[in-house]
Amino acid sequence: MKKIPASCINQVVQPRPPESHKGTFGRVLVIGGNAQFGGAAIMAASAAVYSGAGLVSVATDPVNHTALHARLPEAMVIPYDDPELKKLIPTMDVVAIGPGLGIDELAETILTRALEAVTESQTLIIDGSAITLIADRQLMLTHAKTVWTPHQMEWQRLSGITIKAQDEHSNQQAAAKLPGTVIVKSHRTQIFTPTTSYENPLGTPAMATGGMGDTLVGILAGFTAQFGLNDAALCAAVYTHSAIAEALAKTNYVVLPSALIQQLPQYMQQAATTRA
Ligand SMILES: NC(=O)C1=CN([C@@H]2O[C@H](COP(=O)(O)OP(=O)(O)OC[C@H]3O[C@@H](n4cnc5c(N)ncnc54)[C@H](O)[C@@H]3O)[C@@H](O)[C@H]2O)[C@@H](O)CC1
Ligand SMILES: Nc1ncnc2c1ncn2[C@@H]1O[C@H](COP(=O)(O)OP(=O)(O)O)[C@@H](O)[C@H]1O
Ligand SMILES: [Mg+2]
Repeated sequence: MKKIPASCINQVVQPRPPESHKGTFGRVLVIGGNAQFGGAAIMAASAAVYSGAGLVSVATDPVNHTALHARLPEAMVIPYDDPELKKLIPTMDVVAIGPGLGIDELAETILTRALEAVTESQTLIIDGSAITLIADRQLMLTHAKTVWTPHQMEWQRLSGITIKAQDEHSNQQAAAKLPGTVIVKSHRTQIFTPTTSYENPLGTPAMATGGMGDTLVGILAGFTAQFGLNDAALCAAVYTHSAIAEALAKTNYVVLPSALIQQLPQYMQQAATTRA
């Protein structure tokens, strides 16, 4: 398995073209955040905005609207059970579903609606509760441009491979049965694209705190919205997440997702203006 090279950041994150506007940098929709887990959707959306997505919308429980607007005025918001969501989805470049969505009946209805509405050209990121729902309810998904982001327990639910038995070979075989790319998150995250696999050489136990995966979802959404769905952009997103965390962990016992998100614009500007 190849290690993600540090140079992938400079390769992917380039200076922005002068003749550009917010539409140039992609539209992202985050679907998630029930009454209990609103923070997950807020962290994912924040990471998408701070990693440079041009326009970010959030479909969430209405109880989260005020908090989202207060924390992230850059984002637009729609109730996640609004039937209009079906019309909004096809206008997006990237749809990320699952952070804090929950696994009740309403969550399943929202997920099913979203899977029906997503169009072939869109990148679909499936995380958190959406993975658990797909595994538990045995929902079918054939969307080729899917990025799955399970942690090891979610991967156990989805693949049937116990955490103990999750090695490169068995993960690779199970990932090949799913459409798109699978990012199996652990202390050393592995990425299985349809053609290749990569290991993240970075990461620190200071990242072991709630919301860190929601943050990765937002970075993946922001990167694929701007740089396309390709191996380099996915590797760069995973690497950036851990590289910022490692830098912060030099002086912080635990790295808060919100602190990591704050560092994204600066880290990306440095990547865009220095040579590998
Ligand atoms: N502030 C918030 O609103 C937060 C909401 N969250 C949401 O809560 C929902 C449930 O997700 P959870 O992941 O908490 O619950 P899960 O039940 O899916 O998984 C957590 C369990 O898996 C175990 N586990 C084993 N290996 C692991 C690994 N490598 N990484 C992570 N966990 C591992 C943990 O010890 C824990 O017992 C998701 O929708 C998620 O997005 C979480 O992201 C936490 C923060
Ligand atoms: N000990 C660790 N070393 C390196 N990375 C870690 C460690 N613990 C957690 N992470 C990273 O933090 C993220 C946690 O994701 P996840 O468990 O989905 O969090 P949440 O759902 O709470 O947002 C993953 O990207 C994982 O690789
Ligand atoms: Mg998670």
